[in-house]
Amino acid sequence: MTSRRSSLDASAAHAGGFFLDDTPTEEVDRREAVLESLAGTVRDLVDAAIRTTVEDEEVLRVRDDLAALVARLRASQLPGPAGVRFNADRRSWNWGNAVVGAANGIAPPLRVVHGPDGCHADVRLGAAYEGPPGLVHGGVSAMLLDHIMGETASGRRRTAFTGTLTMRYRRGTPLGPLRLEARVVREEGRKIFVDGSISDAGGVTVEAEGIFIQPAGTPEFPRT
Ligand SMILES: CCCCCCCCCCCC(=O)SCCNC(=O)CCNC(=O)[C@H](O)C(C)(C)COP(=O)(O)OP(=O)(O)OC[C@H]1O[C@@H](n2cnc3c(N)ncnc32)[C@H](O)[C@@H]1OP(=O)(O)O
Repeated sequence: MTSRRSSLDASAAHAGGFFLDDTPTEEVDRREAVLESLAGTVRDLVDAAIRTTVEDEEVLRVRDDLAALVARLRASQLPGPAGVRFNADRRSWNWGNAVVGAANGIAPPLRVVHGPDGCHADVRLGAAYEGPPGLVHGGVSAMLLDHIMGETASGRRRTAFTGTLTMRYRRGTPLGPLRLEARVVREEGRKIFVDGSISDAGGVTVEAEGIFIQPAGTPEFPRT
């Protein structure tokens, strides 16, 4: 069995809350694809567990089979959460992130597209994200908007943390295909003001305004 600890822990040097990691980009890409495929199946499992109607005995047999699979993955583990890492190529990876983490079966995941006027993401939310019947949980909407708005504020050249996030839920957001959008409205020193929205085929369901703060002393890189 291969352990990942040597390349993903021993080589990592802490840098402003992020980890500089000397894993080559090619290896990061390969590992990410493998973890992504596992997370896809985990996501399918979560949906299947919510919606299954098989008999109790079969549910319990599946539970026992899954426990054995979990033990195999636990044979070699990071000591804590996955964190955010980047290498000398400025390839970054945050595989545990709740919204975009490639290895996180809880993440929808959101695929954020950076454009000249902001960011957008198309996502399909299923049964695992339900709040009111057939509708997206309000906290999930806030989480997804928080992330895409934070990435928009960060602009792939700095880190910006959420200071204040204000939500307006205009109508219920149906489970299914959705579009998220975010754009920077203005900047004042280290404060970045961002607007965001979630829409379904019928238009906007949720609007958000956020103030994102670049923490003092954190670096800013040239735009890529
Ligand atoms: C793979 C790569 C991924 C990279 C991309 C990653 C995208 C991630 C997106 C996810 C976003 C998140 O969930 S982030 C996680 C949730 N957020 C957090 O945990 C943040 C917790 N809070 C903090 O760490 C801190 O309070 C900060 C960083 C927000 C601010 O601390 P600070 O830097 O010391 O700020 P400070 O000097 O006091 O203030 C600077 C200016 O900001 C204002 N200010 C300070 N706090 C706030 C506030 N909460 N709301 C509004 N404004 C504020 C001040 O009035 C001041 O304005 P003036 O006097 O200059 O006018």
